[in-house]
Amino acid sequence: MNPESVACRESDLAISVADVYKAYKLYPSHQDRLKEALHPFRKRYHREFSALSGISFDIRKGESVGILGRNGAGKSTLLQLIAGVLTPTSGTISVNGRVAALLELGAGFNPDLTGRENVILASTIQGVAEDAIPDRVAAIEEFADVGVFFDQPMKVYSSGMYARVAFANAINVNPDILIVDEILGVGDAKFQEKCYSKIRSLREQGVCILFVSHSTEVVQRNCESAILLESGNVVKYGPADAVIAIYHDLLYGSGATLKNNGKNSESHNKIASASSFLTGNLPGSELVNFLQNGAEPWYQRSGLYNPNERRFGNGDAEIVDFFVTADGHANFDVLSGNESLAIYIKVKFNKYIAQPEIGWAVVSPEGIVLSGSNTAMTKVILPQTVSGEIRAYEIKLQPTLCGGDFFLNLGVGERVGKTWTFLDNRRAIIHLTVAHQESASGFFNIPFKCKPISDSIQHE
Ligand SMILES: Nc1ncnc2c1ncn2[C@@H]1O[C@H](COP(=O)(O)OP(=O)(O)OP(=O)(O)O)[C@@H](O)[C@H]1O
Repeated sequence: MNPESVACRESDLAISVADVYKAYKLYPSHQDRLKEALHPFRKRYHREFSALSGISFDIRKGESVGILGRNGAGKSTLLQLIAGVLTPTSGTISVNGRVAALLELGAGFNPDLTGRENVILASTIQGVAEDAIPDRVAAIEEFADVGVFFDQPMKVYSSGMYARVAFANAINVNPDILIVDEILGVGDAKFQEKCYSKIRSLREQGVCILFVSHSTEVVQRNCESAILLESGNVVKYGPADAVIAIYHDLLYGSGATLKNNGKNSESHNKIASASSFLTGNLPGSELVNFLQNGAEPWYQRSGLYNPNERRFGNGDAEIVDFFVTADGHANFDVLSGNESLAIYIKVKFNKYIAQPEIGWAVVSPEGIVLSGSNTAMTKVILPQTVSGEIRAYEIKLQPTLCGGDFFLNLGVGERVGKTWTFLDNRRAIIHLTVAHQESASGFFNIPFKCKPISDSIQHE
């Protein structure tokens, strides 16, 4: 039970997790696993790794809870324990009601059997009466909507098709508790929408929903509360919004966080102070300083730099520095969303590049690319470069962003014939915070007008 909600009776609980530890055995090699199994004096070759370190919480009947956490935090382990697929090393888990679990791909179905055969088998195992099976199979076939593949062995399914049959099968047991581990992410957008709308209707019927997602937006939309796991511990269990804010802090470092989606008064004060600072303060000299700046990267002084950026590329060129202006001003922290952005980047080339290309993308905190392009896509030809030189480029963007957090990817690539290579790709290198807007929600603020175009057309 979300500890910030009111206390409730034991009979109101769907799931109770009490002081649960889960340790995995880690072997240096496969041979060591065998040696341990065969050793006459049971010599220990493994070390223990604690995936969950004594966690406790209660989940109310009908509560919908998102499980958040970085890779390896223990989310899947927790769901598998609750679903009864794994047993805890110590501690207890009580589950009150019929559980349907959609765990990782591959679990549950026999790949050599067709979708239909697997569903019939699952119905038999789940104790569905024989005369009810045909209707159930028909309902699952209709929801899964995989066409002729329903009668093909599941080993030929794409991961999306697999997810369709798995989800349709899980929701058809009329669960009291539905556990979903990330699996919906593999379906196409329309199917995801169908699943989430089903999840919403199950929520309305009082089904307890527990699901793992790396998308905080999905958690925000579908869950009233959330649990944040980190290194096998519960960092926070509370209202989804509050937990998401802490999760963002964990992902992007404190200070780079949502600041309550820019909704709090502190953010509004920042816009006011930023804009008053900006008026009449042109970046020209700062841009010159940036371009002439020596060894120390300018961006490290910038509050926009995300130290948790992900970087890859073959190293033949390196994005060594960046500088951002909003409506021509260099010093800003919270944007209003409509500013013209200019991103200046310095690229050091480590070899001759005949056809360099520069690209960018605006991405959500969940990593969804909201928009992106590059010089090749826009038929801009950049001059060739020689080894050892540093060049500067300007990228101008005119986004209309809604309130929230956004990240920018920057990349430099090379095209040789039809082959394209990443020389340096810096994902989520820049963090932009946009103030909450009353007039729109989502990612982009699309201009909208509505007006009456008639008086009453009909009146009963
Ligand atoms: N069978 C296993 N044997 C050994 N270690 C394991 C096993 N399964 C999981 N782990 C480890 O336990 C930790 C928690 O794993 P888990 O899969 O629960 O994390 P997660 O939060 O679901 O991660 P992700 O978001 O990457 O799916 C990880 O460090 C993982 O390497």
